[in-house]
Amino acid sequence: MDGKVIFIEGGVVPGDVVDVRLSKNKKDWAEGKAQLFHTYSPQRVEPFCEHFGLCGGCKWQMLPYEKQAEYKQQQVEDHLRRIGHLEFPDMYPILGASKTRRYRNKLEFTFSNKAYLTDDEIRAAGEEWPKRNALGFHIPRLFDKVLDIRTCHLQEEPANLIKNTVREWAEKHSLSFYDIRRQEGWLRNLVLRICTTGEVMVNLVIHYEDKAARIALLDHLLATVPGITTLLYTINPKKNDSIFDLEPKVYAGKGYVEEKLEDFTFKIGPKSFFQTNTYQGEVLYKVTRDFAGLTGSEVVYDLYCGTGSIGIFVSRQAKKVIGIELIREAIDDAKENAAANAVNNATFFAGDVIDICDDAFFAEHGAPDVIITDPPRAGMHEKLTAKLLEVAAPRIVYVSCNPATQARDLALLNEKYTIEKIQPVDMFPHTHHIENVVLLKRRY
Ligand SMILES: C[S@@+](CC[C@H](N)C(=O)[O-])C[C@H]1O[C@@H](n2cnc3c(N)ncnc32)[C@H](O)[C@@H]1O
Repeated sequence: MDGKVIFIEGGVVPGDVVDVRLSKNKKDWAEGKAQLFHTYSPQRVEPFCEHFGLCGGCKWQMLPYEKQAEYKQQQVEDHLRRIGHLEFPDMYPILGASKTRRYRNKLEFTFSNKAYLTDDEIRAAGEEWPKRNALGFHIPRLFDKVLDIRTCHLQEEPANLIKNTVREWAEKHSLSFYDIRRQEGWLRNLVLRICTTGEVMVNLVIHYEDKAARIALLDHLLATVPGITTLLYTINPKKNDSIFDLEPKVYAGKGYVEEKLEDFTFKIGPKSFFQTNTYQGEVLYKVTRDFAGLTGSEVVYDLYCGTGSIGIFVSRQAKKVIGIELIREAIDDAKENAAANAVNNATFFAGDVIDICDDAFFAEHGAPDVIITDPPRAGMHEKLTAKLLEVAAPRIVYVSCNPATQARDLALLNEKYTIEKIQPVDMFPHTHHIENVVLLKRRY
């Protein structure tokens, strides 16, 4: 097994001695699940959350934060070497989070009439199939089971107060929690946005309209929890949980919240995308702007621009910014955000980057001096990588939430580009997720 990478599920940390059942065993890597721990690593620390082990969030909390950061840094380096087979300069040390708990501005809780119960809880209930309500998070890989969350450490208060107030009211008044398998029940989701500006948005998603019950619950919430600046509800009669094709209705407040990155203000509605960790989002964008090396005369393309936040963030240092994004609503938000921040040199286009980025588009908007690309986890489509090689901008800043696909794409771009700088940023403490920013310079 020397030198072979094994991906192990089941909360294993370096230094643990554990039996692993392999589910895949390839030449260079294997995959498996922890079976029996013989000894625990001395690196382990006491988890801070009562839901640790069952909840899918904060899975790395048994490691000290400095160790988590070290492993993330190592992971980026491994991917660049093993997947990309790349040569690169020393990476900058990972930018760890100053706030390692309560760092998310958005959380979505799910109502379910099927709480996930441990064996002990089932035994204690004394019934064969005990049924309980839950308001919490889905158990990984069990689509119809939800872990009832009492206290979550991912978001600032009043997150727990709001969740527990809604739950207690619902139980007291026998309101029905959704049954995911049967697709029945009234209460479906509770989506919270708590911003660094202090604004709080709550969106209660229900299966169908029950005006009296809805008003009673929402009024109770407003009366019990101070500081809710916007309260909405959304009726979702569909099978899936997505609200993107639905119309949230404003019950109280202005219908959106505002978040700040440096002195830029972003309007966030119930359907808007925004970086979930505002604190580290700002750090990430500063690195991106710094790597772009702008002097005020550059044409910058912001590919996969979402609601335009990177483009807007770098706009004062650029001659002009062109943002491209698949989701039309995100582009509408980008335009609105640019206008609200008096950014007049940014233009945004809705569509697939592969379709939009053709020769005519670049001819019309100008040859890029810098391309910033921030694709989803799957990375860039091969066609786009090929196009970027053809367009050959002097600099590319590649922002990635998945260093494995980033390494694959960098290997392709390596045909014309050299890696100049690498900066990992930790956006999600206590998880395996890692964001990585790479500056590429054209060789010729
Ligand atoms: C990682 S997010 C980046 C968002 C943005 N840069 C930010 O910092 O908020 C990736 C974005 O790519 C968009 N996207 C995915 N596939 C796309 C495609 N083929 N063409 C254009 N945009 C796409 C997604 O909708 C999403 O907004």
